[in-house]
Amino acid sequence: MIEIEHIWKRYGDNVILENISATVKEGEFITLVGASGCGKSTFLRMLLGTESPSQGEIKIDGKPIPDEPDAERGVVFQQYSVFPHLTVLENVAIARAFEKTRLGFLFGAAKKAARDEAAALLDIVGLSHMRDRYPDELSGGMRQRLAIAQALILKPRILLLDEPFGALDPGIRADMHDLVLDLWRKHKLTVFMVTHDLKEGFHLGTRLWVFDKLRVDPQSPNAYGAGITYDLPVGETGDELLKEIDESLSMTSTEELTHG
Ligand SMILES: Nc1ncnc2c1ncn2[C@@H]1O[C@H](COP(=O)(O)OP(=O)(O)OP(=O)(O)O)[C@@H](O)[C@H]1O
Repeated sequence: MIEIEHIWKRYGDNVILENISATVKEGEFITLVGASGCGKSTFLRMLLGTESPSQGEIKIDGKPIPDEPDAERGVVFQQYSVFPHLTVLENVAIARAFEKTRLGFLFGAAKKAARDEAAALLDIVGLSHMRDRYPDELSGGMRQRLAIAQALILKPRILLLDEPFGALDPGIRADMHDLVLDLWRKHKLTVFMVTHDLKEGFHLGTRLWVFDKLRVDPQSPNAYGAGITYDLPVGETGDELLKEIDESLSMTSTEELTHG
């Protein structure tokens, strides 16, 4: 259970998020949509622990979230880092090595176990045939599969996905949707996924959050932050409301509010 209690995020005078509260049960699949720059990635970084709220608190199972990432929370960004001189298999296994030693070296039985685990994960994400290749030999879809395998080797309970499929072609995206849904069900993950695509949000999530500013001061565009303006159970929301949200998302870009 994740409890988000009145969190605010400010950078200097710039209020990014204001007074967000929500409760998320284990196994929910939350998709987050909102105008560019409204703070969705910042929100994910607070769940990951690389950023802390300016005010308020996030708790997991009643305990404050640790202020650095740990194995409980895995993350997949659209842009992510790999070691170019390591093979695909080694890039997955090394995540386990970093967890164990902080230096990234494993020896003997531990090394073999990490490689076996990595191989099994590559099989699950459909990348076995590329295990001995190098990251720059992978297509965009394959890179995202690698990123997912890297996140999963630490067996996270919570998976954070920040627009992981934004750059992929529609056919490959559909394959990735199937993969993520499959992993979510099999591993009983709690997922938070940012997307620009409302349809994708509704297809994948069990619950959709729309981030937007509740109030706007044209004289002082940074004075107010975004909140969760809609919290919708998927499957129980009519097409009319979806159309309305889609229109409001394209209209209320924070860029326009700030510069327009
Ligand atoms: N470390 C930082 N210092 C100062 N401002 C920041 C920092 N990180 C993010 N911001 C600002 O916070 C705002 C929200 O950024 P964020 O990346 O969370 O938005 P987003 O909704 O994920 O956008 P997008 O959909 O374009 O990825 C932006 O105006 C950004 O410039």
